[in-house]
Amino acid sequence: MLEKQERLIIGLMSGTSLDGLDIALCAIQGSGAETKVRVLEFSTIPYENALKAEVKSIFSRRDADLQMVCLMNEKIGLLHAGMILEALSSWGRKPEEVDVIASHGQTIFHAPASLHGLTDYPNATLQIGDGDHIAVKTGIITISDFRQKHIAAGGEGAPLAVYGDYLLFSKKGEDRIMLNIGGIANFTYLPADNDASKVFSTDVGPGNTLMDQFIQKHYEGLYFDENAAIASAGEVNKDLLAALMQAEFLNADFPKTTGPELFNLPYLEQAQERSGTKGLRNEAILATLCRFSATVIVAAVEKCFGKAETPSIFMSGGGMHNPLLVAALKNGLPNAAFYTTDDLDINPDAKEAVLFAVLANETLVGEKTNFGNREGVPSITMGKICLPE
Ligand SMILES: Nc1ncnc2c1ncn2[C@@H]1O[C@H](COP(=O)(O)OP(=O)(O)OP(=O)(O)O)[C@@H](O)[C@H]1O
Ligand SMILES: CC(=O)N[C@H]1[C@@H]2OC[C@@H](O2)[C@@H](O)[C@@H]1O[C@H](C)C(=O)O
Repeated sequence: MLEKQERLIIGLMSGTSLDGLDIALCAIQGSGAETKVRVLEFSTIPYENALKAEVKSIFSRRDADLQMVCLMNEKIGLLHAGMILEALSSWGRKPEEVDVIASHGQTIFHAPASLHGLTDYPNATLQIGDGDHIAVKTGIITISDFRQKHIAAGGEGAPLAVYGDYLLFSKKGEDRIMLNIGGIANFTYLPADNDASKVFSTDVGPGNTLMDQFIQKHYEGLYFDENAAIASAGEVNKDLLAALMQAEFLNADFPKTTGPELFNLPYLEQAQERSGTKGLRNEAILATLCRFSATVIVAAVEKCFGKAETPSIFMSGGGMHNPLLVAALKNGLPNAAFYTTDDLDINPDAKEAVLFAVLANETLVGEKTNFGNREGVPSITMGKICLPE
């Protein structure tokens, strides 16, 4: 594999939105700064409602049933393997063509020390869906569990986007922000001088997660507010927005990570109580949650660049399909030029899955990139190798 001119790597991502498994078949040449990726195939295999409910029962909950966690670790591994085989067959390809699978797994809990606040415990994160099941069932070598090494080397286990974004998207002479709006919004800062020791990725706050959680609770059968149809019928409430902005996390320095463990419905309810907005219509709450996501992203980009500068922002993730959110971003960052990663030849919905394929390629054939000696961006390669036999 090391000697091959080009490796076929399947990258997998199933994020905090629990909508399904993203599967990207990538042809990768080279490594490090010489990495070249072509996305040959991409599918999202949706999670069925029963599976969504099972994952939700153990997702970002401190009272999760431990037996269920144990069972789901195996079940998700098996299910993901089945989904890969299904995708391969729908693309008319055989498992033998694929060199490696890069599996992120399903995050069920993310607990950086800043979130758990317990002095005797390190940063922690847990992704389930064991890689050995994927390797054995597909017959394809699988690299999995990427986040633990990051924690072991001093990081929070996320965001890992920095490692792939730097290799694939840095451009000399252009300040770039690679903005992914998934359940949580995060971005990678790529400075115009290409200096790896300045590059970082950071979570900035909620992307879609609060809106999705609100919809799922109040609109039976709906999973998200498609094209912001409901939010667009409401007005932003300034008092609620101000109360939502009061999380310590939002003022913390970069890089930092978070999850639905913080940004959840109790967080919204407490903000409503503090701001005396408990009687608001659903439409107004959704409009405010949407603006909240836009406001935290705008504030984070401004913190990175200052108001006057003009970065290029390349969007990816499901939130870029939300017209109200994107309009608020453009309005809040009038000097920025907005693109999507399509403009860099990577399907924005596939971007995170591609990232894990690139991380696996680095683990196999790359040398660690030197990001300097900084907190939060250790210079490492990541993942555990699972063999089919
Ligand atoms: N047309 C649309 N209108 C509004 N929102 C949309 C639309 N399409 C997708 N979304 C939002 O994008 C979400 C899915 O985003 P994505 O798949 O990037 O999340 P994820 O990968 O699970 O998240 P994360 O990056 O946090 O792990 C949906 O749950 C929904 O909120
Ligand atoms: C713990 C975890 O799964 N975090 C995800 C999640 O989704 C977005 C944001 O929160 C980011 O920190 C991360 O994923 C991306 C792929 C990352 O590590 O860069």
